[in-house]
Amino acid sequence: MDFDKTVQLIYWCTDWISSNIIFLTLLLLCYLGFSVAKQVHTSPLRHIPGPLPARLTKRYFELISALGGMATNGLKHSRRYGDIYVCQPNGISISDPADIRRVLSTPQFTKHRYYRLLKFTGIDSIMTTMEHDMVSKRRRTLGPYFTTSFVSKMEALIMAHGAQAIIAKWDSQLEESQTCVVNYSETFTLCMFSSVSRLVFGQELLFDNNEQLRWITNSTLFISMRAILQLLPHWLFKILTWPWEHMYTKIATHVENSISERKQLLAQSSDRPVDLLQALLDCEDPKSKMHLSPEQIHAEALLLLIGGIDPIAFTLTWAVHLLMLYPECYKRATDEVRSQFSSLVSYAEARARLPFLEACILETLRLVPVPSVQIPREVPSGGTTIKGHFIPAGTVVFANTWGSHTSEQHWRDPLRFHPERFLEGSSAEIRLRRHSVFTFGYGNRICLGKHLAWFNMLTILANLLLRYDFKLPSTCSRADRSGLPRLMAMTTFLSNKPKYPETDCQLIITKAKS
Ligand code: HEM
Repeated sequence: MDFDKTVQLIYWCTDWISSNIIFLTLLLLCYLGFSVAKQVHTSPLRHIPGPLPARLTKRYFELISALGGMATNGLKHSRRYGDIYVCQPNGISISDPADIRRVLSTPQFTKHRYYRLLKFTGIDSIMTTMEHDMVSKRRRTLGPYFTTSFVSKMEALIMAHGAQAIIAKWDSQLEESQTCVVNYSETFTLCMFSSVSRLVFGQELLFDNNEQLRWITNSTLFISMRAILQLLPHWLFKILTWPWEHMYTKIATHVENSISERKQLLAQSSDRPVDLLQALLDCEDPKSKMHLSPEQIHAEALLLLIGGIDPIAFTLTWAVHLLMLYPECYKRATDEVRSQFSSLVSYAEARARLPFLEACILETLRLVPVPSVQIPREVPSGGTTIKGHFIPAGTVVFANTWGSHTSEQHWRDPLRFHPERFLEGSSAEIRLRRHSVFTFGYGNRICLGKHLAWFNMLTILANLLLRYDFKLPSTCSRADRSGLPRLMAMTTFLSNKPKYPETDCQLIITKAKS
């Protein structure tokens, strides 16, 4: 076809389209209407309530997640639609604690492939695997190194890099003046970076190094960005996330170096350090007597590092924020610590003598479940029934922890920070309430680092409340227009984080009078 004819054809086409624009628009609308009707009327989930866009396309959920709104959206929808709603064409979100317990404790409900976003090295870690046999094997192999008794053996390290490191930093800031302003969110993030990386890398990393803060924020951001991967062409994703991928690669190299340095150290000395790196090198499946391969060690180390820092740092952040919003709880927790201790508080002592502070942490985990707003599982073959609805095999079930934790049907005055709820009532009631907090997950895939997290959170808070008085600067708001305590703005990627930590996480500290 010569050039003139092509131009003529293009003219003809544009002419035809413009004179038939109304007809074409109607055709398109009919097609869309038909697709919507088909989706709504033939979907096996059609009897379950839920927002229309979520029924039509998976992209709705993905877009909300990519914009950091997964938690707030899940909360809003569970309030509007109740204990079960459609959140994807092939997915439901559930909030009744009994349903969540059943789904999460039934191994046949396997983890959903969303966990592949956390598969960094091409091979599965304990967090990402969906194979039942591998889960049992890996939990048998690693489990003994995450018990309270093994974590206690690392107490000196945990204290040195946790509570004591923060005290040293804040004391040095207070040497210059009687009071100072700290950004507690940044403090906890740096501190947990130093602490978890010491346990996993076996090396001390400087506590106050901004480079490290950038490393970890950018790496988690990079992983979160992978969630948008399905929305963008691969090449565009690669270009956009190159700076973050670069930072993440640095951490991966660091893991590699740490393992070979530890092996050299072991060859030169008979001392075996007690930390998670050594645990990964030593651990053995009691049944098959097999050790982890170097690639498996690499995958697990990376996962422990990235999965361990943010949840602890941000739970501590929300705990301090909530204590500041509820001055009566702050006073009671502080009085409790100061009436019991005068010097460094160890974990066992804190657990035995600080029930109110422990309840404050539990209440924080309930009110702001940092990493686990929607825990996804896949319905096994044969399907299941939830709230009277048949849910076919292959449907994704999201355990909506935040929706569940703040449901008025299941909790009294759920939006109020009320630690006493874990101390009052019969022991059966208290046990049930504790078992209805799903922030560490539940069942056979419950968080492996739970005891390590509690160790850090309790010792850090107890020791800081013992040594310092906290006050909010006047610039930080405490209440909404009606005078009720108001949570600071948050954003959710891998974790529920403060949106504006630079302004919202300021704290005036002074040394407590002894
Ligand atoms: C406040 C702190 C933490 C919270 C709230 C938390 C939360 C969670 C949740 C909700 C899961 C389960 C996900 C699911 O069932 O799909 C999980 C799994 C896991 N967590 Fe944590 N985590 C915390 C700290 C840690 C730490 C410090 C480590 C280790 C350094 C860790 C290691 C793991 C591992 C290895 C798994 C995978 C277990 C499995 O799939 O069998 N976590 N965590």
